[in-house]
Amino acid sequence: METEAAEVNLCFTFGVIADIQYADTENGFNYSRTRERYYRNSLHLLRSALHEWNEEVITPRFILQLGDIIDGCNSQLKSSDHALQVVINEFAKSPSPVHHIWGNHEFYNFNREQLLNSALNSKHLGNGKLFDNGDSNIKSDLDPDDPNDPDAFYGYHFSPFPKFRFILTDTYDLSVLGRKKDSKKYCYSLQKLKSNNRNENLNSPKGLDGLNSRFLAFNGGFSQEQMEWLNKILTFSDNNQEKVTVIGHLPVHPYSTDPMCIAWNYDEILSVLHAHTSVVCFIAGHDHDGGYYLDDHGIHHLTLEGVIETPPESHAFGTIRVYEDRMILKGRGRISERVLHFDKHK
Ligand SMILES: Nc1ncnc2c1ncn2[C@@H]1O[C@H](COP(=O)(O)OP(=O)(O)O)[C@@H](O)[C@H]1O
Repeated sequence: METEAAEVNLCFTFGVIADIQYADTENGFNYSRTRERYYRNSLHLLRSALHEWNEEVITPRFILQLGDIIDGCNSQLKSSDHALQVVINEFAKSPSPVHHIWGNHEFYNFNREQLLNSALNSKHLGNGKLFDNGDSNIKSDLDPDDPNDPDAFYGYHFSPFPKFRFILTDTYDLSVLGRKKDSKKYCYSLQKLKSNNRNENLNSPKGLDGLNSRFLAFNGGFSQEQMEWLNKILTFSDNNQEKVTVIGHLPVHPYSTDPMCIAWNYDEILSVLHAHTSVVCFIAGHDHDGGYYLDDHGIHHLTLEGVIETPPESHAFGTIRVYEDRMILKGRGRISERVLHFDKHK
């Protein structure tokens, strides 16, 4: 009975999956050799996640793919295009549209121009074109994608249900990955990284303590212009009394992840999120061990466990059921079940 009553107030559901890192190669390990990586099996886990989403009584309205869809080793194997096609062919069986985030492994395989011209560019699903509910008035002046701007970032937003909005952000907007070496953002990012990390290998956290160990080449951050863009959308959402979930590959709260996985300017983006009553959740990937923290502004920081380090007999995906006053994460396998209550003042 309780379940039936809960269904009555259900607004919609959506699927989440992170760090698939598929490659047609033997199993390997993470850098410190503490965790096995199941490169081939990640495709099987994706397949069974899609199967389960297809079987659900309430079809998820959309799927969020949190980034690192194929592993960087595909670049050395010269199989980047093929591996991407294999994974995209699986996603073609999705019961609903798939929103793609870009992570560090995307940039090991492709440059930004290639990504914009690939199936990993899901911008056409955003900014009022498919799901929005008549509020496309925030579309044109906020669009970040000037095709002539080499420093443009990848980001968009959509509203799958009245009073709910999802914003996809680019956590590698400031990065030494993916940016052209003569671009302003690359030069700024390299300087930022080198001034905080004195190691020759900029992926090494040697000598960096605590949160300073985030200054690694495989991380990145948000430009001022992206934060302004986000600020404008969130202002619209505040005024429209929406509940907003922000999504990025890198986590942004220190208590929701290992410090080696957090965005460089997490403090700046947190200030933006905290300035808006509409933000209820931030969903990230990148840290394959996952994490969770409810911050003092009532924002749930959810870091999803990665498929790549999930043993074949387990799973790493979830379905999030959205109600007016909460979201319930139905995690499978390594992802736990969680109830994310919305702060009453939101
Ligand atoms: N502690 C470390 N010291 C030096 N290089 C590292 C370290 N951890 C990771 N790397 C390197 O950084 C890159 C990204 O690491 P990887 O573990 O593949 O990222 P992800 O966690 O996103 O899968 C790889 O080239 C890896 O060898």
